[in-house]
Amino acid sequence: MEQNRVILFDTTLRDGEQSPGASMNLEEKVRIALTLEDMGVDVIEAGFPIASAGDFEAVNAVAKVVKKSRIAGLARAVRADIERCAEAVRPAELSRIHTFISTSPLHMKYKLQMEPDAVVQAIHDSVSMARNLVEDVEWSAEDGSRTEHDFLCRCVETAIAAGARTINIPDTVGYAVPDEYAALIAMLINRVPNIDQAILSVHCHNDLGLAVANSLAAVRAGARQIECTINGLGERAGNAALEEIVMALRTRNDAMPFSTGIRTEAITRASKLVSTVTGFVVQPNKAIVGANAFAHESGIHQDGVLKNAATYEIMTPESVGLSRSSLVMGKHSGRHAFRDKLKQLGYELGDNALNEAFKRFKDLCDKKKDVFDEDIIALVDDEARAHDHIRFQSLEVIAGSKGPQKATLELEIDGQSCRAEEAGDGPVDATFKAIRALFPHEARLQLYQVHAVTGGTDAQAEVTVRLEENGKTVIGQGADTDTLVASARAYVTALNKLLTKREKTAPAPVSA
Ligand SMILES: CC(=O)SCCNC(=O)CCNC(=O)[C@H](O)C(C)(C)COP(=O)(O)OP(=O)(O)OC[C@H]1O[C@@H](n2cnc3c(N)ncnc32)[C@H](O)[C@@H]1OP(=O)(O)O
Ligand SMILES: CC(C)C(=O)C(=O)O
Ligand SMILES: [Mg+2]
Repeated sequence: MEQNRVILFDTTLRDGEQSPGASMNLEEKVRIALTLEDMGVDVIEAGFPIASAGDFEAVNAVAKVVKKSRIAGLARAVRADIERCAEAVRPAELSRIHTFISTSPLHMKYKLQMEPDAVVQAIHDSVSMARNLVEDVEWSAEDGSRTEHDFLCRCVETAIAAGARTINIPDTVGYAVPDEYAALIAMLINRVPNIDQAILSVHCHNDLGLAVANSLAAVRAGARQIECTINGLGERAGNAALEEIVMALRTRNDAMPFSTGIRTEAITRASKLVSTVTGFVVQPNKAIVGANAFAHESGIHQDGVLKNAATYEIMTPESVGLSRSSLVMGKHSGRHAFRDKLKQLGYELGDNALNEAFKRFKDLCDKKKDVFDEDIIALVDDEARAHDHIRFQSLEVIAGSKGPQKATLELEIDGQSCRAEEAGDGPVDATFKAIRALFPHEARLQLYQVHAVTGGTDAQAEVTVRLEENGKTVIGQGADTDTLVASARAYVTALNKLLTKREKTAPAPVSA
């Protein structure tokens, strides 16, 4: 393998599954493994076969179907674990036993209750045993980052001498900081005499939010395998996130000239699959795969992105498998983005109409947390259809079970503001009576329909009103977060259309 190629070892199915609540069934594990293979992951750690019959079967099933990635299983320095693991990975075209034991003073003394010499012996025995069963053996020094250096060198040398071809130095509890961790890797490269016979690997946990930084620092110091998980899933605060490592290496190849075999366009799909299967929702502001990672809401940013996406995007959304960056329309958006959004939605408004629509859009944003495309369509449709004869100004309604329901409505009719208060059989009836009081007409209400455009209690209501006069029908629609305001707007729009129709069909004046 070329010198600067970094091996990606994904442990979503093993360490990822150790996240409380993230258990996956066999079928789900196979689906994820196939996705990882398709993505170009070099090694898939499929589980810990001794842990349960289900874990064994899942590793075994993954080993049967995955062809291109190497399939690893985890085993303690225990004969039964190693034999079970060998059996589980046997069907794989490329297999690996990953055996481990703790090497830090704390873990040896309290957890294993073993003397250091006994640990060294266990390393020799377990790696030798594994090598008798499979060609490819990885050995991990659990809690390696808190291990005394001389002892760690001795353990690593023993594991390599026994046949391990990958030596993993985990930061099991996410305690390391980048410079120190890089120095640890450099120390091993400088001091372990047979280190050239193995690939150094890192496995970082995210307890201090440093898992990715530590992994990258270790690679710069000479490590050539990174263990990681999709979405950073894993024990406690998780493991280093695969997508962050891969995209950091790709995006900052100038500073970190290393390559991986990952097809980055498959990242989003893999992230979604893992999230769906585990029920672990990805936080919106998560790097690379969060819903907001390529979304822009601020007007200044949106303007920049529209002019040249590189102004605010250091990688393209397409490079991680997203079709395009999204300009999220909200209260911080500006006219450039609003015009662009309307264009995408099929609306080309003149400057005046755009300014009016933009003002109403901003008002809507003040009232509503999420503004969806449907909200904007409803708003612009309403705006485009509004004519000048009658304009809605304000509405106050008294509603509820006690009655009588009343509406106080203000309209501008041919430039004149006027006001009416009417009672009715319900607030909608009262509102429509007020319109009729201000602008008397004979048109009959044929249809009144309310439709919630978007989900949630802050949804835009879109109201449709159909009026009929002398056999002619017109339809008006109005949208607002307040259903009654939307109703008044819809009625007014229909009336305006009716007036336009009347004008068009009126007999032409007889010229003198
Ligand atoms: C850092 C990591 O992620 S390590 C992997 C952690 N993952 C898991 O533990 C998930 C799967 N684990 C399991 O299903 C169970 O713990 C099993 C099947 C492995 C073992 O179960 P049990 O036999 O009931 O033991 P239990 O889990 O209670 O305790 C672990 C034992 O293994 C020993 N042990 C721990 N690590 C190792 C090791 N690498 N090599 C040898 N022995 C070890 C412990 O000292 C303890 O031994 P003891 O019983 O003599 O005190
Ligand atoms: C088993 C090892 C590699 C591990 O998961 C850790 O040390 O975090
Ligand atoms: Mg771990």
